[in-house]
Amino acid sequence: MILVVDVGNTRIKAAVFEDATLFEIFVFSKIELQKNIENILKKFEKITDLIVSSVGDVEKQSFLAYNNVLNVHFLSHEDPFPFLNRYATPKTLGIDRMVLAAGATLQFPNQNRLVIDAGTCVTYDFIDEENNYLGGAIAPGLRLRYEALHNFTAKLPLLSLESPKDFIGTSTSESIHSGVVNGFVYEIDGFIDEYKARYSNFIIILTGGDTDFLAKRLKNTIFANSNFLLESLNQTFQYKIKND
Ligand SMILES: Nc1ncnc2c1ncn2[C@@H]1O[C@H](COP(=O)(O)OP(=O)(O)O)[C@@H](O)[C@H]1O
Ligand SMILES: CC(C)(COP(=O)(O)O)[C@@H](O)C(=O)NCCC(=O)O
Ligand SMILES: [K+]
Repeated sequence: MILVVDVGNTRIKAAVFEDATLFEIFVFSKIELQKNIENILKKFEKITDLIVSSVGDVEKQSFLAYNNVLNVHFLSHEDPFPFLNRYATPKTLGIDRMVLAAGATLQFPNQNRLVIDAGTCVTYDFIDEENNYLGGAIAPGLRLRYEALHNFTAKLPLLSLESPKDFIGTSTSESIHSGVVNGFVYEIDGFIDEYKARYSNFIIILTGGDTDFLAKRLKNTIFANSNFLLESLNQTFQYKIKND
């Protein structure tokens, strides 16, 4: 049994797997890390390995503290991945994006794949049918857009996510909701259309904290799975065991 942990820039997500079976998911903040890991280890005594993918600012030591009871693995660019990395700066590619690309490559063989992860940032990752990882895009995520409007202006309030009534915002609040939510949805659909114009035969996977909110608003057909990164972490680790 293994525990996989995804440290993002907003939250930490963790999941317990045995082979391909997912037992439970846990979502918590950085300050709750220790308490959560300890509870998970108590609940699942068969866990032998802890696999960490981190793009956040959690100290490695927070995980290495469990080295005496578990095998602790930090996924890195040096690990084996099932695609050819064509990124011009492979060492600066986010490890979360590499794990997503690995999951897409393994789960959806012989086709073009676009992974959209709507988290703190929205990231786009494209792997072609010959398993070349080409790259994608990074843009501010949904919550970040609300925060940026508030933090970098004098007059705009900080609002929480809400569905806009119309694309014409008739008040400050409605204008912000329209700009953030409609803008985000148009942007994602716009990107998908660009990929579709250039490639055929491909699958689109949507994941990240805003998956459910976005899935029903996009005009394009996508495969929505908010657990895709956790599942991909499990698959990346299984792949590493076989190919190291
Ligand atoms: N309870 C929550 N706390 C924070 N963000 C949330 C929550 N529920 C949904 N979200 C949405 O999830 C996004 C962050 O996604 P997440 O996948 O957790 O990010 P990351 O992987 O970068 O830590 C935000 O844009 C926010 O709108
Ligand atoms: C783009 C990211 C900040 C996304 O982080 P997230 O939204 O998942 O918290 C992360 O993948 C990262 O730090 N990437 C490094 C730059 C790159 O991928 O090229
Ligand atoms: K992301």
